[in-house]
Amino acid sequence: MAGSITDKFGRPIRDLRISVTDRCNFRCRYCMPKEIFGDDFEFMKKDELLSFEEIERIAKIYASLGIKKLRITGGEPLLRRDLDVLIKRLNDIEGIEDIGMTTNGLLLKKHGKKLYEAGLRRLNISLDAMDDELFGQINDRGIGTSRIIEQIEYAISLGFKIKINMVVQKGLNDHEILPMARFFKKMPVTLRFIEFMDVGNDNGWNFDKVVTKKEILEILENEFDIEPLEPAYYGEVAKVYRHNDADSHLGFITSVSESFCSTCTRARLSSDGKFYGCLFAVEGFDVRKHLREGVSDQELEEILTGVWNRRDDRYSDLRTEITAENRRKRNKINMSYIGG
Ligand SMILES: Nc1nc2c(ncn2[C@@H]2O[C@H](COP(=O)(O)OP(=O)(O)OP(=O)(O)O)[C@@H](O)[C@H]2O)c(=O)[nH]1
Ligand SMILES: C[S@@+](CC[C@H](N)C(=O)[O-])C[C@H]1O[C@@H](n2cnc3c(N)ncnc32)[C@H](O)[C@@H]1O
Ligand code: SF4
Ligand code: SF4
Repeated sequence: MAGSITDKFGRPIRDLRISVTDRCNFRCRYCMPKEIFGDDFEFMKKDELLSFEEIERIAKIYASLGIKKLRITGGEPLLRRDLDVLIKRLNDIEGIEDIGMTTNGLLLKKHGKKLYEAGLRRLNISLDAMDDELFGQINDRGIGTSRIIEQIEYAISLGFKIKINMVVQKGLNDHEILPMARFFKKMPVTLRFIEFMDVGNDNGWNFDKVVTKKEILEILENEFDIEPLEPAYYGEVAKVYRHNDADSHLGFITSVSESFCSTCTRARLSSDGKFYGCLFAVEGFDVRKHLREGVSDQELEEILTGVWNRRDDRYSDLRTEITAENRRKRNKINMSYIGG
């Protein structure tokens, strides 16, 4: 792929996922369980976070190395103050073709318009159930589904392109697959089913809680007339299907049952400025330290190139080979810290 640096397995760098905060207004049990992320949990202090200037500078260098796509995430990105200012700056970078944001959606009515005006066009909104009570339990803040649907409808009215992310867990919300699919079939969105992943160390994951793409597809094919589409771009995360009798789509994110590491083009930047080559990484590379020590753009470019050239992560490919014991011992970063 011309114009892009590659890693140890020849994978080009294409996307940068930028976490802008480690805080969140939800406490989803699979991501930020209250017992760990309680009142005394120490979130990052303001001066630990990358400033907008620092994020912009890193993104510019990455754009020159082949990044075309940016995703803003968190924690909950809508909690970061003046986010529209950052979006505007990122949108102005030469070479950046696409900016998306992954959000729980709760604050879209408050901030969506400013973000759209700043140039954001795509939102991936997380929602795990149609049932108000169940969703309130999953986010552990008692926020019902209807509160999020209102925000989604508002975001659609503003013109955003929207994907809905549903993490499916066996015995918890797998009975919500069909209600979710029925509801979102009527909306101009792609509903994606995400296999529950063993991110972080605190989310109680085990293989038995995973509902695979195959199982979900069987449920859906009983009711819907759908067919698979070719990937929209190299390394697309989701396998997408279209409804033959509606304008909406369905998708699957199959990190557990069909890993997609061989085409993984994603670099990740935590809100305190560490580079990670994988969602399941243990250690990051401290980019902020170099920035704050005053490196030149040329030096920064060399540093970031070297980091990508050395990248050899492919955790999901290896997951089944790693024993449960070793998986437990591996001190992985938290999902809310790196942003998915
Ligand atoms: N294992 C794994 N999971 C990923 C990767 N990228 C995204 N995901 C997961 O896929 C789910 C949806 O991700 P999103 O944040 O919506 O981003 P996306 O699907 O890459 O975004 P677009 O395709 O650009 O719309 C989240 O649970 C992510 O953690 C990846 O590289 N590896
Ligand atoms: C960490 S969140 C950050 C952005 C935002 N707060 C949100 O929830 O969309 C990013 C995505 O990761 C997903 N996620 C979190 N923990 C997960 C897990 N254990 N397995 C699969 N997906 C997970 C969330 O559902 C969400 O779609
Ligand atoms: S999944 Fe998103 S909304 Fe839920 S706790 Fe994690 S960061 Fe917050
Ligand atoms: S497990 Fe790591 S290397 Fe594999 S697709 Fe996910 S982020 Fe990329």
